[in-house]
Amino acid sequence: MAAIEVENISKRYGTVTALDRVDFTVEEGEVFGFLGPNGAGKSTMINIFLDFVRPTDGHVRIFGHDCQTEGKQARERMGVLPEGYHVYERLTARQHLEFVMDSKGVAEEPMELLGRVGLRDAADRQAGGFSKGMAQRLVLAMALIGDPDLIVLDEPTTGLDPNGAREMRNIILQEADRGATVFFSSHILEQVEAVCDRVGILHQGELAAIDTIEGLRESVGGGTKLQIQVEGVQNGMLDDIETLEGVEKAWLSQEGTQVEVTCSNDAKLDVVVALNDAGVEVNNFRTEEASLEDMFAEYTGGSR
Ligand SMILES: Nc1ncnc2c1ncn2[C@@H]1O[C@H](COP(=O)(O)OP(=O)(O)OP(=O)(O)O)[C@@H](O)[C@H]1O
Repeated sequence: MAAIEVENISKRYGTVTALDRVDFTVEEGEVFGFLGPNGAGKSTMINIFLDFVRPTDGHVRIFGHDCQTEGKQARERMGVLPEGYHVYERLTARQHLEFVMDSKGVAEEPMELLGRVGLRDAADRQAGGFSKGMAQRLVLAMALIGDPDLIVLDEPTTGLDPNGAREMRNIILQEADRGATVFFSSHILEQVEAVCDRVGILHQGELAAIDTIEGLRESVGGGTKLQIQVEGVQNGMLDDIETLEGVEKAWLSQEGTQVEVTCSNDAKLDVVVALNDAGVEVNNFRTEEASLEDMFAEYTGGSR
């Protein structure tokens, strides 16, 4: 069963269209990145998952439960780090976790969870004195309680230092390893690239693209560029290279000592093998990926 089915969702606030007929599915066990610049509509979508916001049109189902008509059942399957999270000033970190465990009816070891989010030393401090990053770590620990089938994280690395961002990535991967589906929004490309199986790019409320990172790269300007140091390239050989599946263009540079090829990722090895079979001596080769920054700019009209 799909973890998330978004079906033709639109949300209008007066004259502002926050989401415009957005349609996608996230399969069980996927790590899905929801990427888009400020104001693209990411939080609106997550708020619809939680039934904090009602869509103008369309449906979202979480493990088959409609988020609006069966909100309770849908929310029971989710652990969420929302955008507008808050902590209780008087309660300690440990008490926050105990409170959630009680209400979910699960018993876990608070110190283990606090250790996972890097808050072990602050377990018995009141959350009122926490920095923004500490509060965020605490809310993340609360989201992980009960091993939810779906973890939803709204901009999870905002407010975290580089260590915190790395820990967050590890937590996402650990959750995926135990079989959870992870859906997280971000405007930070590196974060998304490091952990996601698939990415949806939202731009001005519309889903501009949805694919693997590799697939997105390939759909913008040539994907991979191969640079191969060679000896003995004959006229005509490059025409043959261009006939290989997945190859866009091949040309010589560096006074005939380097072959450059734009091609799909899958075709890289075929190119090197074909040159070798043609009697060309391949001394070295390296690949250059289409940059993610370029990709993001292409889909979002340059806005970041
Ligand atoms: N309650 C509301 N009333 C009116 N407009 C709203 C409301 N909530 C969101 N919007 C508008 O909907 C659009 C999408 O906002 P949303 O917060 O979903 O974007 P986002 O992608 O999460 O942005 P950010 O990365 O800045 O958090 C924006 O134009 C925003 O101004």
